[in-house]
Amino acid sequence: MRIDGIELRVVTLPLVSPFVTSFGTQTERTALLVRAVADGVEGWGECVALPEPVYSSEYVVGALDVIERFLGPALLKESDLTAGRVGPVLHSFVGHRIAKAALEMAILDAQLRSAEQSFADYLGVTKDRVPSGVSVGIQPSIADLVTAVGGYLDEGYQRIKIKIKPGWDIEPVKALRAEFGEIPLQVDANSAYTLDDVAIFQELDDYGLLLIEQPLYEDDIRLHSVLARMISTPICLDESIVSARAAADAIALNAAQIINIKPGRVGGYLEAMRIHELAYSASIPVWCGGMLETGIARGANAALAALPGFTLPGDISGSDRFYREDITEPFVLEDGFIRVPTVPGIARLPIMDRLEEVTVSTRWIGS
Ligand SMILES: CSCC[C@@H](NC(=O)CCC(=O)O)C(=O)O
Ligand SMILES: [Mg+2]
Repeated sequence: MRIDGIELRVVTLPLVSPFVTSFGTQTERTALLVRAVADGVEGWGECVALPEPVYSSEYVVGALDVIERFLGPALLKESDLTAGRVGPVLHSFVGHRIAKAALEMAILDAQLRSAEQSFADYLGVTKDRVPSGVSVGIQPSIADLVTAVGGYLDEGYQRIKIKIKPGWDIEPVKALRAEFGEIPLQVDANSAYTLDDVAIFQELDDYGLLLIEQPLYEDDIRLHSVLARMISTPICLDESIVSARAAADAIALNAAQIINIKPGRVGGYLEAMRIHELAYSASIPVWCGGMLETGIARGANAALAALPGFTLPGDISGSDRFYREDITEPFVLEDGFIRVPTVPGIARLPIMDRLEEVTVSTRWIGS
């Protein structure tokens, strides 16, 4: 395909409630959407970078800049572009995986729409729904946490993940176990701890957690393998797994017994598929992480999570977990599951009136 042009649109949606993690508080989701027009067909991609470089080094305005000045023009020069070519064409630009992933998703969406093929069919998955987990932020009090988790369990979520940080770890887990018993429960530290905190992780070993997500810093892959020998709870890496190479290193070092796959973080859905294959052949369970995606990318994550190695519920919750009104038809939790889309394309198309309501800026690059 030849790209006629790329639209870069920044949107801001209010969150239904503040989302508090070890690295900050979010009350709204500002995201960059990519619309590529290729051979007359529109394809949509969602850039999952946060507005600030606090989850990873990427951030919305940085992604906008690198796409507008470098990545977009490189793709516009290509006369026979496919989603599989996006990575190689952009390889000379170092890093910026989240920005690259958004572009690859838009090209893959256009490609699949042209072929009238669903992403599920492209993946070869047969499941029509995937189990849904939910991520719960740090709450003002233990009582608030118990109330929030009780509400999500009542909605049918099959797995609870809570954010932790020093000073908010043992007590919350202890309270949830006391209140709800042996529910599927995991924690996510977002790199808030060091090996000096090993006693906390050893105490968490007593609570039968499914996993502890990214306890140490993103480039602490070797130290995670040291920690893995000191605790019994499986370590799941998120921020550290930026590519299939990083996944291979983490698996070889036994730094990760479980992997959280986020297509945006690793450079796109094609790299996410490669990590799935690699983990599956190494018998490492994976699950699909979330970046507060709008409905544009939420269904793509559901399809990805239908692959056989995704054996743990992902952070693929209903749209209403974060948004009162999504920019697409919402994804709805049904008996604890999210449906896998079967329509052509990888993205769910935005509702244009709603999209305009939440648009902060838009710019066009290309002819
Ligand atoms: C704004 S925090 C985004 C990263 C975080 N994501 C979640 O906790 C899941 C959010 C979601 O359900 O989309 C993680 O580190 O796993
Ligand atoms: Mg995480």
